[in-house]
Amino acid sequence: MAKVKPALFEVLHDTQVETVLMRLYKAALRQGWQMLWHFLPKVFQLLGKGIDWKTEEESFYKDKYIPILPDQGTFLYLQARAISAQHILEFGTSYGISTIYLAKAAKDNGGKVISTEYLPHKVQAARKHLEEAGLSDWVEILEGDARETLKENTVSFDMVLLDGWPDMVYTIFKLVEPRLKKGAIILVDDVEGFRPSMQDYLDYVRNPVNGYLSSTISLRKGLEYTVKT
Ligand SMILES: C[S@@+](CC[C@H](N)C(=O)[O-])C[C@H]1O[C@@H](n2cnc3c(N)ncnc32)[C@H](O)[C@@H]1O
Repeated sequence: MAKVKPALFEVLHDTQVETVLMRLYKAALRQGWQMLWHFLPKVFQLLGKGIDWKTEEESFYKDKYIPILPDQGTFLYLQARAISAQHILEFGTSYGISTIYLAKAAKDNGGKVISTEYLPHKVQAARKHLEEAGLSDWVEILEGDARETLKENTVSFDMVLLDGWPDMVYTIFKLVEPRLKKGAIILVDDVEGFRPSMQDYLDYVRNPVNGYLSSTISLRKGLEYTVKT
């Protein structure tokens, strides 16, 4: 993302939300050099078979935004509006950027988002950002490890964004699978960048006997788009 421009958020038609997104993306952009240095030695892996998450140091990411970018956010928002999603689940809130797009769609659809994050300082910041965007009423952030917090939740979902650590995508998916509505859309970011860690998930959703249709959309480093049939 070279520059943060208001035109990136035009589809949302909400200046309060746009102002917060602008500020958060600018803050994320300031981490660009650290991200670049981190990934530079892995550039061939990233462009080739992808990085195995096991080789990543989680501590590096504790203060990183690592957000979906505005074109992806726009896609999420439009998608949620297209299916009039009422119940949206997100794995991986971070500082709340993707959550803001989903919450705006939930507000416009008359629905609700459940998001999950285990780092308390990120939960606190995301709640503040959602409040500033005027979207708190449409989001509940479950604080703690999603592998635990989602066990207690009984909502059935129309749309799911799996954007937590790549090696947990399949585990979280299997946890919520019984609660996916027919026609539910499941989106997973970065499937090309972290393919070795998500191969289990991809193998499962791409096997039609399991009841899904799935394909990678070339949006950034691959967005896996899955529909429950
Ligand atoms: C890639 S970031 C999410 C970015 C966010 N969706 C956005 O676009 O702004 C992944 C986040 O998932 C969180 N996470 C990873 N594993 C988790 C788990 N088991 N339970 C809850 N949160 C988790 C991390 O702390 C991190 O903040």
